[in-house]
Amino acid sequence: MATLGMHRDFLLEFAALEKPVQKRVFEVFEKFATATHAGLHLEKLTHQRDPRLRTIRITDFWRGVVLKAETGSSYLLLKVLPHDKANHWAAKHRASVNEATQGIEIRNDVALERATAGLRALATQESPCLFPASEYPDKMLRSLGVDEEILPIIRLIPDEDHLEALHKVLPEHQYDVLLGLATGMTPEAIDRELVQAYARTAVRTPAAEETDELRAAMARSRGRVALVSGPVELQAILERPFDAWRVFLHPSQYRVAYHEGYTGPARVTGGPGTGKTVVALHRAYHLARRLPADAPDGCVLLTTYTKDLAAELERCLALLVEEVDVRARIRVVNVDALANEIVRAERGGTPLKLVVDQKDITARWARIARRLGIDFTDVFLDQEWRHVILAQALTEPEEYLKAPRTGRGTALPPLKRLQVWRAVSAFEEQLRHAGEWTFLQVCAEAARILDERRERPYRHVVIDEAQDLHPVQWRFLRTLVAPGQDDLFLAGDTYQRIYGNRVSLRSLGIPVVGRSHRLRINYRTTQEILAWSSSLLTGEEPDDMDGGNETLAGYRSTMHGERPETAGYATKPEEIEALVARVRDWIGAGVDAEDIGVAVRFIQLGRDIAHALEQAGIAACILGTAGRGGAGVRIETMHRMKGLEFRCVAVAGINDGTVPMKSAVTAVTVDAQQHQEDLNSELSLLFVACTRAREALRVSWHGAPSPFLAPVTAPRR
Ligand SMILES: Nc1ncnc2c1ncn2[C@@H]1O[C@H](COP(=O)(O)OP(=O)(O)OP(=O)(O)O)[C@@H](O)[C@H]1O
Repeated sequence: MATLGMHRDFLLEFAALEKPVQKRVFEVFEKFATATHAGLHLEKLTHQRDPRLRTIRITDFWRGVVLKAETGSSYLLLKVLPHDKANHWAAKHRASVNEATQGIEIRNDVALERATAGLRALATQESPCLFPASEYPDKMLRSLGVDEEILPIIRLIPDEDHLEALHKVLPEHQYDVLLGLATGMTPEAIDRELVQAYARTAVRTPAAEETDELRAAMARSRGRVALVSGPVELQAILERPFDAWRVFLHPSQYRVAYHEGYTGPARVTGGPGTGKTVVALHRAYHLARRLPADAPDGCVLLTTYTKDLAAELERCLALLVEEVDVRARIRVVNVDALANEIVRAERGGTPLKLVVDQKDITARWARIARRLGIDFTDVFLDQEWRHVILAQALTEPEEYLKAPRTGRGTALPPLKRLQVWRAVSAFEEQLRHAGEWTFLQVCAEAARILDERRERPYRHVVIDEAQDLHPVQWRFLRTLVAPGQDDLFLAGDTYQRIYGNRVSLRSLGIPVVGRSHRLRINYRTTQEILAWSSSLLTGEEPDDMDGGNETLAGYRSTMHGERPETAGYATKPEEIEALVARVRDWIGAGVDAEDIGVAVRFIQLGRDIAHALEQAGIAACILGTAGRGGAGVRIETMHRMKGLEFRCVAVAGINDGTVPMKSAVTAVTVDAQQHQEDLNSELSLLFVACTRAREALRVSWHGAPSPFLAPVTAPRR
């Protein structure tokens, strides 16, 4: 039986082909998978670096490039290109097996020779060297998989820009290693995440097939090569070429998602677009698939912060999980909705009266403070209630008097605390009297109910966007599953915390130390957008929800593109007019309107932009109102951008006075620490919006720019 491997690049090129050509590709390669390859016409080239690289006719115009094993019957689909380009590509490239990972590597021999000659010509005795032998000895580099041929070249690289220029020229793994070192990863971290990860995630091959060198190397190339078992699987992959995440998990993602069993709560962290959600989806799938056949439906919970995010998880899960019985075992619902369901059921099904409007809540606090004649602001009281009293589940004034107030900036002597307690009692009493609830109270009640019943309704709980959850929600999640192996799995990034909920997981009975993994490769955004957006955060030091500090070191993207555009205008109409012109350019360049996102801090600006786009004959929809499936350019508030991504993103109205939004930031006189926290949340919000862009990002303002833009608008020296 022949083995067919598909390289990730092949799938990406396939995605861009027209439908009839795609159909031909399937017809041609379907035969590979069904073993009788004798009838396939693989063409050899006359002058080529690697005689194992062949081309295959797809149509008159298109050719596939295939690596054919010298022994055994394995094939690797590498490229699909126009005829001449395919020949050129096949002539210049060479495949080899990496010494460290034992995985397959493809290198452009001709370009490597040219680049080496160029670097040699540049180098002088005094030239700087990014990888001096004194710091990066040959032995260390070899152990990470840098080979003899590449070692002399890298001693010639003067700086990161030159390294990046070699991105498509160096073998992929070796480039990853060098970039990791250049961006501050330690050799040990690289060994763990880039070398050992491959070994641990290799697809096991039957011993007999180990004699087939290519097959064995393909099996050790997870994340770059997918092994295809037959035509049905081939079709399943080719049907959804844009969803490469279903098939090509990077080893660092795979080893986390398909880990055999964590002894307790586990966590995956990483910057934006590193595939945390993808890992959460695969983990849920893995856990559900592993359950015994008689496991009840819905016993694996996949949950997240908002309803919109849950809907997106549901959509992706449908793409990933084909087995009906496995899919049935996974329930997807957001945390608040689940808590609501439990409390409602307990109360005989009567819907709960929810108080959801923050303005309404603040007004209630203001009235209570006035009535009691106490000198606290409405915002202070509300925050004290949520961040201290609910967060620590304090039910008696004595507890509150002794409670730590970590994260709060104003000291509160006992007398003042008692005043706060009186206000809180009055606030809660008012709600109780009116039969009303806030979301957090519903979660607290749901946790109480489950605790009392000693019922643990789920076998495994997988949580996405973990950074935004409040301690009350964590306590509720903790009650959903019995502590033990694979109880909770969390995915989140503290740099994207937009709801200001700080937690210490350990204190909530969710210790993840020793079971926490960080992802570093960004699959969504170009390196230019990632670096630009990260520079907005300079100076900010988010916590890692577990006492340590997160770091952006080593985050990088595999893609390159234009530097983000910034543009300031005197007035709002001018800003909108220029934005409409840019959207028109994007559409003119072939981007679908639905692949363009516009993020705003206030929806009113979004409405104005939608109106202007429509006036210009460009369809637009405001997602919050139209649902996520509406047609045209997608416009949304920055909060609702979380979980979405677009080819092109315009972030508009980033003016001084609007971002950060005054009303969302506690006055420094009320609480200095809370003030800083709120500023961090607002900055994270801007970061989240910017990192939704896959290829192009444009950030604009009218009047003075937001102070958050200072790192990117300051005149360059
Ligand atoms: N191994 C992979 N191969 C191809 N694409 C991938 C891979 N992993 C993730 N992606 C893609 O990268 C994008 C970002 O993934 P995902 O949303 O899971 O990242 P995230 O870390 O949760 O992002 P964020 O924190 O910014 O919301 C998605 O388009 C996803 O399909």
